[in-house]
Amino acid sequence: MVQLQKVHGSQNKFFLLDQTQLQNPLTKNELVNLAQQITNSATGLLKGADGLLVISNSQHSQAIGKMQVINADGSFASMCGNGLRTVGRYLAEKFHKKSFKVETMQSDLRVSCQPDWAQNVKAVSVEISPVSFAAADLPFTNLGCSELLNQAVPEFAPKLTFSAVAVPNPHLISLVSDDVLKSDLLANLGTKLNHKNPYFPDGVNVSFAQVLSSGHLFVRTFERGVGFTNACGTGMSATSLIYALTNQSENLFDKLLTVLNPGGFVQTKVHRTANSYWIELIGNATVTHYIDVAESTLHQKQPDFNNFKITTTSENEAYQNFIAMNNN
Ligand SMILES: N[C@H](CCC[C@H](N)C(=O)O)C(=O)O
Repeated sequence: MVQLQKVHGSQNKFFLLDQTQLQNPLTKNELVNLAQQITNSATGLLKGADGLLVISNSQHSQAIGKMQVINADGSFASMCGNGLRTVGRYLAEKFHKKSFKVETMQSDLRVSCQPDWAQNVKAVSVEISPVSFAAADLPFTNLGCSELLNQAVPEFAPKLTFSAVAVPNPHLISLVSDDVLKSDLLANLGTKLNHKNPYFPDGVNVSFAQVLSSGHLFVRTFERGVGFTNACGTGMSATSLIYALTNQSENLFDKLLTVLNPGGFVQTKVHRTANSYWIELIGNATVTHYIDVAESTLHQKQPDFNNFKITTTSENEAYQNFIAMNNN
């Protein structure tokens, strides 16, 4: 038997599979197929999820494990902030460690368990990096610039300004008013830039953010490979960086920021390095279900989800209560 988990960070939901449990680890194609099937909101498991997080052994001496991120549509992503918190909690419990590094597609990232946010609400801090504004690192093209920081892009929306940053997955960000946030502009732009388009050949996560007060943001993200999610960890981290960069007078670097999202909230800290930045993302790492299944079922083209034995935890209830009490 193999045990999967259903997890969430700010209610950005994932299935988590530790491949080291398997006699025969799933191939890349089998992982893509499993991700597409299990996350389907209609025909998948437990009403689906936003993606599949795959854990395997790392060959890097300083990392205690490796995380791969597969979006609901089967596309691989180089990073997942909410997901890394849940992977960090899983590895902390597996190896009885509090702080360590996890190998991701581009770098080994620091993870450290934090004091619980409330009873049954575990919290983890993760490093979001590397950060790049270079067009080639998103990639983006046809915008008449090699970096996009707080500039008008009429082709996207007439009156807004946009920033593009890779952390290292690609993000397009605009700080907007309340009514723009409530309009269908984000859905339209997110959909357009994640289908064949002249600007983002690999697609892009699109976030609209509203500054609620100094150090307090609300961020909504249309995610590449998924669509709207309750929260996007790299999106909230990238938005915190843009907020700090475009409001230098407020000295927001190294300060604890609060970022609200439709699924709750996280905290971020934007750090400067010699020639770049990195962002600390702190938030819940919640296990909603333990799922026991025979290994052979995971290799099937059409896994029968009735063969997955579900154990529901009390953590989601604890999280919902926590958010209700702290809806600042
Ligand atoms: N959809 C993203 C990957 C998941 C990132 C998000 N769920 C997060 O928490 O950072 C992409 O294709 O780049």
